Amino acid sequence: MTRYRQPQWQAQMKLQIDYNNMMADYVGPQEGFTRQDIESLAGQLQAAHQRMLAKRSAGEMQWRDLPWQQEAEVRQIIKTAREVRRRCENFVVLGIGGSALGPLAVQTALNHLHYNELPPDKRGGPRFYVLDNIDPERVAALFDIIDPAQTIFNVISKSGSTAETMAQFMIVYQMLRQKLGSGYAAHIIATTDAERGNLIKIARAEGYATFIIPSGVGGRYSELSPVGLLPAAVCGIDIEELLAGAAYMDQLCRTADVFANPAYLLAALQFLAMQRGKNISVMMPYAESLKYFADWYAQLWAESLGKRYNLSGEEVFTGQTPVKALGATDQHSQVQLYTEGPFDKVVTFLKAGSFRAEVDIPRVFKHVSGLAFLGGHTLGELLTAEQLATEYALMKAARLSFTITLPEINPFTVGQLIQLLAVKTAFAGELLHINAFDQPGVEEGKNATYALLGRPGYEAKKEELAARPAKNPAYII
Ligand SMILES: O=P(O)(O)OC[C@H]1O[C@H](O)[C@H](O)[C@@H](O)[C@@H]1O
Repeated sequence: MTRYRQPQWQAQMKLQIDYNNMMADYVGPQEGFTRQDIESLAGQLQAAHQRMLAKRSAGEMQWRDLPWQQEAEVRQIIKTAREVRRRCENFVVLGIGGSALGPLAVQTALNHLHYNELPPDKRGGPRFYVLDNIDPERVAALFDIIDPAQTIFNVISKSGSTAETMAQFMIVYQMLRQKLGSGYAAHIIATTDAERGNLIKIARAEGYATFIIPSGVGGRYSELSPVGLLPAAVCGIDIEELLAGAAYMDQLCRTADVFANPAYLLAALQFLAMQRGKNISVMMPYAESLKYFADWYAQLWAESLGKRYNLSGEEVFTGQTPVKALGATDQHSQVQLYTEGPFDKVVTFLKAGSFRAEVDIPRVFKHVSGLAFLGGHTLGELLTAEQLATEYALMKAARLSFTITLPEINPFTVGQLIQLLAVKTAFAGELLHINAFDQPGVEEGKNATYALLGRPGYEAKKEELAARPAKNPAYII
């Protein structure tokens, strides 16, 4: 019986959402909201809730059901992961955006922060790398330190055609064939759509081990699909607890009552804040292990809500700019702006209720008044105090913030965080009346890239690029 099946433990592990610093009677009437402000959205909230239910029953939000819908897949993932852990020294994800940020965030949250540097017997599994860019120095640097014969590459692409990921794959494919000969296919695992794109066709023809991303699961909502579950399992993470946490949170996010639904409440307050010109959303984890959740959330929030047109075809230019920050580090780089700059931000703190390691601050330099007060405390106490102090400084400056507390950082609470932020984002999209699941704004850049590289069929785009205004050298110093 694992911990997550015990209701009392689940309740103890429930994420806590503190939204005092969004409310007028705490952060002040100038910037804060009232319960009435939230209640004034009742009609919109109910309509958005109904649309969420309709989308879910129409199978347009399969990502919400991932915690429940994958018994056979999870068993296969665990089986494959067990074999991968036995067979290889390195596990490399080739992917970008939603095909990379989730695996990176979960690995960083739930494994040792120097996991790759641990001795094999302590690491328990292969070294883990996520190659989510095509910078030649970075790719070459990785190949300098891994032995292909001891490496398994998990090429992940929802579309099966993303240029960056497929370019990496072509390089790996050739390298493995040259170095390993006929056994190369066993070093490639494909994770992709069942029909769309080139990767599934190649994987089927080549006979790679393949995992399918359900058609109704978009890239930035895919962490609880094989996209995130296989890398996590390969690195020894309990993916059943991860899914259990997501399921637990999803149940909490089913009620229409905004004051009882954590995702709806976060979305409603962000929506009200956007209406008041808060067009920046800062994600500031006060735990190094949650650092990459700021990156994962940046894509989820930016790509889902940043839309030119709403569902009625009106030009709306919606969205909030995500900013990645880290406590305590960015108290020393960004908090000055947050307390004295424009009133255009909402800060979301991610707080650890407890840490998996602790470091005592020794009682030395007792005669130095500016240091002696630190002695006898722990770094966890100091970091916790700094989060509270930063939250307080923002409140005193009438700046808006939420604090989401994970009682412990474990698979169950991380699973809750993933589902909470995904449902929040989808619901915010409904309130904004936009499509939170497409990304039309990335197509122009993709097409220009294809044209510049001479892809057949993009000649007109190439001519358009050639006809673009010449740069004025006077504007280059
Ligand atoms: O998983 P893939 O299909 O390779 O896509 C990887 C990423 O690139 C696309 O351009 C989208 O903007 C992202 O939403 C997606 O996560």
